[in-house]
Amino acid sequence: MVDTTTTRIKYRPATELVYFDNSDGQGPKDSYNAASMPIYQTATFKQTSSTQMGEYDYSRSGNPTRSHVENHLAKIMAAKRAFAVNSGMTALDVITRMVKAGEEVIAGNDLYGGTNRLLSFLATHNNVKTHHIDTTNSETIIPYLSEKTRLVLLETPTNPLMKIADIPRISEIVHERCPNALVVVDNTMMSPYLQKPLELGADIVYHSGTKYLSGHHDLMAGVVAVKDDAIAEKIYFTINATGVGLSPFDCWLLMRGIKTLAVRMDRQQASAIQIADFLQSHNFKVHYPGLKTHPQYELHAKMSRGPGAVLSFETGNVDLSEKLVELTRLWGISVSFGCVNSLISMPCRMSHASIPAAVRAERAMPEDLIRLCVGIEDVDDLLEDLYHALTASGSLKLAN
Ligand SMILES: Cc1ncc(COP(=O)(O)O)c(C=O)c1O
Ligand SMILES: N[C@@H](CCSC[C@H](N)C(=O)O)C(=O)O
Repeated sequence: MVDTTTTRIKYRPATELVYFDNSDGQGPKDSYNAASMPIYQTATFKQTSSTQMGEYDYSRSGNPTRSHVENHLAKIMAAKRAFAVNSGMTALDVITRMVKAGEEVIAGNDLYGGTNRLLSFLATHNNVKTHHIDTTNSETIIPYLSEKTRLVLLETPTNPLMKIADIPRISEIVHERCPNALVVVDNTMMSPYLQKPLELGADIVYHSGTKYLSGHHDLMAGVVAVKDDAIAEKIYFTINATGVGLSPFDCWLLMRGIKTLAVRMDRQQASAIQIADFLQSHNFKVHYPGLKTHPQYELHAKMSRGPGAVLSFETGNVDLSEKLVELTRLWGISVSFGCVNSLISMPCRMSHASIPAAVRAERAMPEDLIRLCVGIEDVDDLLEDLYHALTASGSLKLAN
């Protein structure tokens, strides 16, 4: 396959993730031609004079290991530029610093608890109001758009109810009515392997690199990717000014994780599909865009290459859910997702506990919800362990 816009050969997604060299002239070159970009563990760089500096002067401002992973991220995210920062929340923080007091944000009403917390903080401390709306219906956004709107923030699929937003349609509506507003997509659930929001109309994409990109729960990282130079300059300014760029060692770990993203995600997703089918066959209410019964199955399939490896389900009873979670052995009780190990959690008590209970109730977030993040273990072991916990907790009887 040849990309006619550049001379670079465009490979298929799994190849793009693992293939990188500097033969196209992009990015820093290691002088020894190391097969893996070394960790440039240095804070500062020598200059030949006070007025002449090389490509780098200080690692807060730039570092070859960071440039290497950022160039690779830009390629796999279909971005003009990408930036590696020290967590997913930092990525969002850097983006929201473009919003001035008095301007507004529009975001979903089902979204990661930490995102909700940061947006609430902006409202209290910076006079930046967020309207939380149902992003599953694109037209819902129209009455909230105004000359004050600066960011429209979408999670799709959402964490934890796996709801889908129509990125192309919402981007079209926003760009038509509010030329100053930017559509921002949190693509953490999907990873760039499954979905590329910049190709679908979004202006900015961010990720918690702590999840699928790194894949092993051994680092915290965040990524911001953009397709416009002026926005890239603003993002870079904030990262340098506040000193939140990812450290060289973490950049190296992130790069190492990205190389195996396709194989991990293919395996995790295939198992997640089986597990979602299993739970649905036992009459649980399952939230997963890989099920044909998901109300936005087709929309999600149009925008992405797959449903991913996170799903949630309801038992109908909080105490039962609690028992079930504790009775699993192979599924670790942890927040986070995207790791090679399978995890189980109760979002209302864990990842989304920072959203006040009254707000969770208002947004119809089921307190008994269990979230499963499927890893790379043998799916039969995962199913057996789940079956054991379902039976021992009495949940299976209830659902049947
Ligand atoms: C969807 C989503 N976005 C962003 C974040 C924030 O990422 P991090 O924990 O790397 O700050 C998380 C989880 O923490 C998340 O689930
Ligand atoms: N105590 C943490 C919880 C992190 S949740 C991590 C992840 N996004 C998930 O959805 O599991 C906090 O309050 O931020």
